[in-house]
Amino acid sequence: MPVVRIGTRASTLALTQTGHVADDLARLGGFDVEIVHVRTEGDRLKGSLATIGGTGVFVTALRDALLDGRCDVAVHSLKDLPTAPAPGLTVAAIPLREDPRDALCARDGLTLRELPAGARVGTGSPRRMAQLLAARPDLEVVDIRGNVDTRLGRVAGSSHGPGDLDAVVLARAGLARLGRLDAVTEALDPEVMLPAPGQGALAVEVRTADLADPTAPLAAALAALDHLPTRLAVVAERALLARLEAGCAAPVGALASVDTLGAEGASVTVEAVVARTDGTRVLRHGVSATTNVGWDGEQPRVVPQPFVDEDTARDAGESLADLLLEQGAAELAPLGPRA
Ligand SMILES: NCc1[nH]cc(CCC(=O)O)c1CC(=O)O
Repeated sequence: MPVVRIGTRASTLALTQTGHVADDLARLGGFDVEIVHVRTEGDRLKGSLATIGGTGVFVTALRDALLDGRCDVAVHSLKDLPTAPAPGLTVAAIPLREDPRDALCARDGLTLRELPAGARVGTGSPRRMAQLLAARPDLEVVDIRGNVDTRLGRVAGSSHGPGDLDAVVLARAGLARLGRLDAVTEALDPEVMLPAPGQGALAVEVRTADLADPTAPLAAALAALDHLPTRLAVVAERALLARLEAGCAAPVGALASVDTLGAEGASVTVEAVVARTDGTRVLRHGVSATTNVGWDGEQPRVVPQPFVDEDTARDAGESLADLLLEQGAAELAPLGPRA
């Protein structure tokens, strides 16, 4: 087996998460891996695009590198991956996801409840802004940009920056991968703040042609790295996002989980929120779908596999999106093809 080349952006977070996937693949597949740096549009432009995920700026250059053979594997943050499929490429593994919650990083160990009235909280995400203001209408949300260190440096008391803010909100998963959980003063309960669809999960993408032989070392290693409950949860969250046709500026949060019910089957639960960016209106609902349950006791029961499949997960996400649209989600947020 020749060396497997893994493409990555040059940011510290990208390098860290790619390094973990590279180690896992090498161990599972018994081949050597090489890290290849790929420069993306999102790294070149230091402005708003770099903060708001979902536009594909981080992803396109890595996909080009896969398609023209500069690398064999690309590792993406799943929440930055557009929902449209890429011709010729396949997300062959979605590893076990990190804690998907958002994290408050505040001065003096403060929690969201403890922040003083009028406190200044930094985030560039309309989703985070809307939910922060829904919970605490008195806060002043400040638009911030830049990488994780730059943002943490804005918190008062930090040794790394001007400290003009009382707190910032970041994905807990990114901080965990960077070894910066020390900065977290509260992991925000999804009841208060639903994360972005796919937050905390990674997508490992390869050329579809390289999966033709499932027994080949790379294909087998990818299959072993894939974590089915994570994949199904992410399928549900992204199906919701695709159905809403939510643009990158839309305040949409979603979190799904898959629970096995033992011999009775399994269920997928999806919670989602669509909000007005100023937090004055919040539409929030959940759905659950189960498989292999509802036995009436009459017929002999067949339980082929106690698991939700991708179609069940996708249907759950789409029906939740339809429910939110019926209840007027499009009046709160920029949704639909023009958004
Ligand atoms: N939009 C930027 C982005 N894309 C992925 C992560 C890291 C967390 C993850 O893997 O979901 C972050 C940083 C953040 O939102 O704080």
